[in-house]
Amino acid sequence: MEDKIEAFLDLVRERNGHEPEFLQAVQEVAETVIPYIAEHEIYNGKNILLRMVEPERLISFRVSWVDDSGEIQVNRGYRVQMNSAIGPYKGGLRFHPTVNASILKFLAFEQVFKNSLTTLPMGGGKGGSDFDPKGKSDNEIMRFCHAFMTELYRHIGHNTDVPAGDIGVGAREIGFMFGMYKKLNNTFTGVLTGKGQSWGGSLIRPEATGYGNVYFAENMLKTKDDSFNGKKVVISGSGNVAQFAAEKAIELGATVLTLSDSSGYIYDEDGIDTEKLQFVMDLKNNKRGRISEYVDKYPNAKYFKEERPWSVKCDIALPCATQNELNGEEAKALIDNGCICVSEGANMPSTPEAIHEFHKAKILFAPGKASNAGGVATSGLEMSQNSLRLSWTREEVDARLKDIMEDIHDSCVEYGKNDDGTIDYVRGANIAGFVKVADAMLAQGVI
Ligand SMILES: NC(=O)C1=CN([C@@H]2O[C@H](COP(=O)(O)OP(=O)(O)OC[C@H]3O[C@@H](n4cnc5c(N)ncnc54)[C@H](OP(=O)(O)O)[C@@H]3O)[C@@H](O)[C@H]2O)C=CC1
Ligand SMILES: O=C(O)CCC(=O)C(=O)O
Repeated sequence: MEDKIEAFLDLVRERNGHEPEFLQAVQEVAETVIPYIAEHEIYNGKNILLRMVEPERLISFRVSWVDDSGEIQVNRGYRVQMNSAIGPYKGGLRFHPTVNASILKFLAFEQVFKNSLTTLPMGGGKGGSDFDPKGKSDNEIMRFCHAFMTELYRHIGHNTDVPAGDIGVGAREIGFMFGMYKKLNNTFTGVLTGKGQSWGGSLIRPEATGYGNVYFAENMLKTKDDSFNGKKVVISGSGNVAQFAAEKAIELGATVLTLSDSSGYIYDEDGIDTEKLQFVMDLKNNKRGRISEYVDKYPNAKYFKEERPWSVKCDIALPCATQNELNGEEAKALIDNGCICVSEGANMPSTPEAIHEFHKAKILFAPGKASNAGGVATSGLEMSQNSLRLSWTREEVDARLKDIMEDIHDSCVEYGKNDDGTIDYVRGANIAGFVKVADAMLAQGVI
């Protein structure tokens, strides 16, 4: 079996050798799905996984815009349309200086499996730009978003490809892009999700990824007759996902000890309560400040510059910032400090070495493609509401989100149960996500 996996990975490396993040994501899937394919006659000899690692379309384009000082700036825009076997391409847009084809292909590949797991009819895609929103004025953000959409609009549509937010793209950016799409098409459709409430957005979509991650972790803890109540929780990031993961963990009786950004982390031994979290939300979402400012307001807390929070003693860890932000050594530190559950809010935040440590220690570990799927699932619910031209209540959307996270958990258990009764959520998520897409691809023939 190992030879088979290596032969497959050699082929993928030959074509994508300069794309480390993409290769990392493919390797994890190949190691769990190729043995499954070998045991299931219908998938044999069809090169299904080889087809799945090749984007159906990868669009790259110039984005020219004028900054506040009148200088012309040039960025690169992308959309990776990875797989449309089970529905229109669906996945976020990331604006960050590190964005390149490798990062977007890894994200789009993960999205295919994640969207399949949600049980909703959504294919996988991802896009974005190497544009850095930090330090830009609202007018610069608007001009960039408008310029970005003047090319992207011809490749997307409510039945073709429905982008949303990701790192650096929140409600403000979705608004600017939606405005330009509407102007260029002269149609008001649900072409983007994460929209504002008064113009087609869904209640709970802003909260959904963070809440969904906590719901997923709750389901994992339930298998051990345990819960969030009374637990110490360490969270990385302080953006959309981290904020709402913290909010839900606090609501369930946990003590949240840390939050971070790319400059460092804060540790509040007394716990980040609801009032302190409101301060962080205002700091990050309105003032666009740095997490270090937390200790100016709450001097009992400590700030650790250019460090990550994984050495803080906790029961539960929720990595909610970015890819490869938790390595093997940090995983060992978490385990040595008694951590019993790691649930990924970000996409691929744990390195392969970290995942190996979690599996070796047999602690509960959820891969992002399962545990952060609540965001895109609620985007799917936004698409349904747009098609029906109505809005569901907060309670209704939250109840659907909870059910979806429980279903995803159950699918992981179905495909990931080990002989000793423990659950390999990585294998479970990969195989459950694969089966639905592969069956659709088989039914549709070689296209
Ligand atoms: N938004 C969503 O619905 C979904 C998001 N995700 C994933 O969740 C993660 C967070 O996304 P989201 O909260 O939306 O993004 P935001 O832009 O709202 O927040 C990102 C957070 O991560 C930090 N961060 C970004 N890059 C780095 C880095 N290189 N090192 C350390 N910290 C970093 C940011 O700090 P700083 O401000 O300093 O950059 C910020 O605190 C991403 O992996 C995303 O793909 C997954 C599913 C859905
Ligand atoms: O809501 C969406 O469509 C995208 C969410 C996303 O980008 C993700 O799940 O990583």
